[in-house]
Amino acid sequence: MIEFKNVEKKYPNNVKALEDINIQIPKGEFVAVIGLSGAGKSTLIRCINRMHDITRGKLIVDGIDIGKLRGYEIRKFRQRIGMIFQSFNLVTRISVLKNVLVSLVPELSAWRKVTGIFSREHKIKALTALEQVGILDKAFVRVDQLSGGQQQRVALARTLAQNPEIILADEPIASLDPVTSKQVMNDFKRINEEMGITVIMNIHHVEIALEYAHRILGVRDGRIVYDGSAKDVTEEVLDHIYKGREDVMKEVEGEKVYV
Ligand SMILES: Nc1ncnc2c1ncn2[C@@H]1O[C@H](COP(=O)(O)OP(=O)(O)OP(=O)(O)O)[C@@H](O)[C@H]1O
Repeated sequence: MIEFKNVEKKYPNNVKALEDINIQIPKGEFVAVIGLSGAGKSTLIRCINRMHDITRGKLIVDGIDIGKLRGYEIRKFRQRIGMIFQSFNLVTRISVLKNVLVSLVPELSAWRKVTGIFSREHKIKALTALEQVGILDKAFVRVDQLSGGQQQRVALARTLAQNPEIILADEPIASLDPVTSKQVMNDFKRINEEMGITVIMNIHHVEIALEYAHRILGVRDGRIVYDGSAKDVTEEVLDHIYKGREDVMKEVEGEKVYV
């Protein structure tokens, strides 16, 4: 369970990115965070793994007040939370398998990284994760030879290999075409349903968010203006989240995308 209690995030330049956030996210939910550019979506997600520190309130994850964690405790806590980015964050000049292995053992000594000597247990874990996202056949291919969608699946496998309880995804499909986007979203759905991993995702594609997520958080000017089931999201709700900013709406292949 993730709990935000009166959470505020003010950046050092005095921009208040989050204000009075009060939400609870039970284990196993698939949550999509939607809203205009600059609304505070990334900040909201990144506070959960302490990439950003909140400036007021409390953020409690499985009973732990994460604001109180220090140094090593933060690193240990982060191992339970996977993070997926728009830009994949892979090492493109090495193989798919090695990308997963290296992140699996971040404390690995330099010589092991260079020589590629990994334990049998780690190799099995890495290969299993690649199988879970359907790219086991690419294990020995260099990452720069893969499509964007395949690279995002490698990033997902890398996260899965760490056995996370929560996956935070910051615009994971923003640089993918519509067909590949759906494949990646299907991976997230399967991971959420079959492994019970909580997924919290920032996403600009409203229709995709409504199709895949159980719950929608609509953020506007740092506040939650909608919190409810995806199936209850109406045109009025979307207007409330995006109102006055139709100028930032684009239609891409019949789908509304807010940019
Ligand atoms: N490191 C930072 N320092 C100062 N201000 C920041 C920082 N990061 C974000 N902000 C500001 O905080 C507000 C919320 O930004 P955030 O990135 O969370 O929004 P977002 O909804 O994720 O936007 P986008 O969809 O464009 O990624 C914006 O006004 C932004 O300019």
